Amino acid sequence: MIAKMREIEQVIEDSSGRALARYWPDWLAPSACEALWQALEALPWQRPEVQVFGRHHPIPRQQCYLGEPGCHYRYSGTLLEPEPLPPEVAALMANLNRFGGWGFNSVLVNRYRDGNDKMGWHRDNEPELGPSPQLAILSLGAARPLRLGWGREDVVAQPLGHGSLLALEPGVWHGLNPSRRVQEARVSLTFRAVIPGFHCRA
Ligand SMILES: O=C(O)CCC(=O)C(=O)O
Ligand SMILES: [Fe+2]
Repeated sequence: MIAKMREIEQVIEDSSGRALARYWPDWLAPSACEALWQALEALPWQRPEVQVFGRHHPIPRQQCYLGEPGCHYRYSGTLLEPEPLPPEVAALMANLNRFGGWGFNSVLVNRYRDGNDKMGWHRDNEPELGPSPQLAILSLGAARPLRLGWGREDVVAQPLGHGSLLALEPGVWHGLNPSRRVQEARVSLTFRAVIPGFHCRA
């Protein structure tokens, strides 16, 4: 049953037919989603400050960076030291790597408390991700549309449902707009393959 659900793959394309991402709507079984949600509740959630137009603001969501030792990640001017991977997340990462042939060793977990929380338009192209960054997003909770595009002019909004998996094409732009109607939380686990020791020794 689960294996069959996982096979359903959709390619998300922009209007010119260029691939943006691959999407599996029901990648993780509901019982596994529930167990993962419970495990993530205990994370030390943070709202670090970032500088926007010269002023410091806490990020408009909560986050926690998890990973193997030495997989530090620099993002918006802050060096994130990985928290140890809880067993549930380590097992999920191993399953993902088997499933997609990826080399994920870290994950930025984002928690959007309600529809006011958001993420700006960006692409994950930090040097510690290498020349062709791999990124896959596992979504839990409220379904929110992720906006995807190779530029601002041609943007596709892909709803990311509970238990879904989205593998981004390397270098694609994306962001999550606020949606006032959403009252429930959404958690996204954005798996990354960081070059170990790029910023700090293991
Ligand atoms: O929450 C999402 O789906 C996107 C998160 C994201 O883009 C990131 O963590 O880099
Ligand atoms: Fe991202």
